[in-house]
Amino acid sequence: MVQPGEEAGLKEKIVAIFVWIAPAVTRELITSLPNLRVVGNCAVGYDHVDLAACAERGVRVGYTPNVLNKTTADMAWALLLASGRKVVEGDSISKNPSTSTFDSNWMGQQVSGTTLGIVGMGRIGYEIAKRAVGFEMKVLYHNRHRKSAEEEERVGATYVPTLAGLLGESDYVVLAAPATGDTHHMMSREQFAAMKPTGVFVNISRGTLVDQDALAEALRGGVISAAGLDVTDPEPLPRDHTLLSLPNLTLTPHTGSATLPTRQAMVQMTVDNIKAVLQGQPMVNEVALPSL
Ligand SMILES: O=C(O)C(=O)CO
Repeated sequence: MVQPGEEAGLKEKIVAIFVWIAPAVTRELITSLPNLRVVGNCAVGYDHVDLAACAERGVRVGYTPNVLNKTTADMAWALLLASGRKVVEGDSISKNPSTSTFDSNWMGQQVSGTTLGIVGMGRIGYEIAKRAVGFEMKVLYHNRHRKSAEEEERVGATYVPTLAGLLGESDYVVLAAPATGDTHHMMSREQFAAMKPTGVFVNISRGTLVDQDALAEALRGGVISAAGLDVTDPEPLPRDHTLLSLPNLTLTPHTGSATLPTRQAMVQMTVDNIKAVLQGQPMVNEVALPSL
């Protein structure tokens, strides 16, 4: 806590930053802190950290992979089930006694025995696939790199070399790819049009992967049946954003990793990463910075 009168010289004193998924750690911020040595990013995604600026200044960046895989995969499933089976709409009906529960409008999509398409089969994507086994789903995945035959077999996942191929075959499409220049707006009009009209779209990655105008059009026009988003661009969405008026959209406020044990593990790992740098030790999990 900065006390009145302490601001002078404060920037020179800062050697470490602890940051969540926001605010952005910009070049301007990094440049303004002459003695900064480490950014402790308390998240697995680090698209909000200017890595080039960190590399240029010799500032190291820590992050928190693995400890949130299962919790975030659980959230993907929460959104998949809520969107597919109209849980949030059902909640409103249940609280409005004038509406019949047997109205056919409230029928959702089949989950068990259908096909799940996972876009981005990293650590979180793999946990999402594991959970599909109990639902007897066929699992397809699209990823930069194909998994080993053993890894595929363990979760019964089939690699699909093209995104379009996966979209057309899947009843549920879950986005779990990282935010990079290559994945920006990877889901746009053409991709939603490639999905089944009964298809359900879920995003637990970053909002920037989705063209939100295209998603709103797809949801409004029946191009797909429903969507569940844990992430948007920006977060939160402005109150008048068109997505907020759509009944077939379920939204959560970027709470994919938000359970006490997981958040405690993330905070501990971030503190350990920061301490390691300040003590001249290797970090527990360090982001590889771009070469200069
Ligand atoms: O760790 C991340 O990248 C998150 O999005 C936190 O849920």
